[in-house]
Amino acid sequence: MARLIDGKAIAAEVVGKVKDAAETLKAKSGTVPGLAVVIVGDDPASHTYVAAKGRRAKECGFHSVQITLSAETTQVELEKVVAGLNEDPAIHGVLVQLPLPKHLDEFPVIQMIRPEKDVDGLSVVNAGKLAIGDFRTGLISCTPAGSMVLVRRVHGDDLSGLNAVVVGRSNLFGKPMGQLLLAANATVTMAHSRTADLAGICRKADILVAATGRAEMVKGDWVKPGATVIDVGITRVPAPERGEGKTRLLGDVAFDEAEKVAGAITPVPGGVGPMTITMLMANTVIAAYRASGLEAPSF
Ligand SMILES: NC(=O)C1=CN([C@@H]2O[C@H](COP(=O)(O)OP(=O)(O)OC[C@H]3O[C@@H](n4cnc5c(N)ncnc54)[C@H](OP(=O)(O)O)[C@@H]3O)[C@@H](O)[C@H]2O)C=CC1
Ligand SMILES: Nc1nc(=O)c2c([nH]1)NC[C@@H]1CN(c3ccc(C(=O)N[C@@H](CCC(=O)O)C(=O)O)cc3)C=[N+]21
Repeated sequence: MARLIDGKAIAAEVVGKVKDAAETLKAKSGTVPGLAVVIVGDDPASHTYVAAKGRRAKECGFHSVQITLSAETTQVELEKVVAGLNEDPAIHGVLVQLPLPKHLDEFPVIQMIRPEKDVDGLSVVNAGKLAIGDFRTGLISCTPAGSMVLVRRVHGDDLSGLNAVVVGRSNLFGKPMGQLLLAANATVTMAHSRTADLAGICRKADILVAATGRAEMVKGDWVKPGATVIDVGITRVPAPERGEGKTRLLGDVAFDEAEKVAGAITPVPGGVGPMTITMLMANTVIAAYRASGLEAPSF
């Protein structure tokens, strides 16, 4: 049976380090890291995530601001809010919760966040810095950064000689994850919906990362014996067995089959998810160190 990679426990460890780093920063320069999360509309799942981010930020000793805008907010109004946060010296990290309501255009909003405050790592500047390996001044997208922390717990920092396969090529996850694995010396294959013989490609992976949003798509016989499996997907499905109206989360990996073959595997929930919020806190403290002219710790 595969070893379970306990994302919740590892996230708690990293949160402890972030908290320490925030205290050190305050002692050295008087700066308290500030995180602003902007949420537009009333999608209940998004509100749950944003509330969790706010709780974690407070736990880390941050100054935490949540800006809730109505579903009818216009593009101009939203951009004004982001512009204000860009100018606010108490705010070191700005995150606009995605997806935005359909009438709003995501791209210009994300791109106008100052790269130094772009704790989601989604601006072209930060994506470019990752691509050229500038880890000193860039900020890295939270979910891939968190997934790499989990990979390093299994394999250490150097992935030389290992084959990594990433299924999914989004800007939010797949592309930056591929870059991080490559920077750690893995041999990386990017797979997606147009890939031929996906099962055969997955079977070659020493590190298999699934991020498609297709529940339980990766079957047990797609997994190489002993491989490390990182399951990023989150699909909420009805769970009437838990009571009326209840739901549960499914990953992109058929867990029960895969855990019999893999060497190490992340569960859903309790795997990558908790790491995402944690790396958001890590990015915020990193941004606050840099804003104070100090060298930032790494996590
Ligand atoms: N745990 C966490 O913290 C987070 C979890 N997520 C979850 O991760 C999943 C992926 O998110 P995200 O990257 O934003 O999603 P996107 O929908 O942006 O991208 C999905 C990717 O998967 C590929 N894909 C879709 N279907 C298949 C298929 N049948 N075979 C092979 N590839 C396929 C798509 O290929 P193509 O490009 O060809 O269309 C695309 O590249 C979602 O479930 C999301 O909820 C996301 C962020 C954070
Ligand atoms: N600008 C932006 N940045 C994001 O990083 C971003 C976003 N928008 N929009 C939505 C997605 C999704 N996302 C998750 C964060 C935490 C969990 C998480 O904590 N999951 C828990 C379970 C949570 C539950 O039970 O619902 C777990 O997997 O154990 C999941 C998903 C961040 N996202």
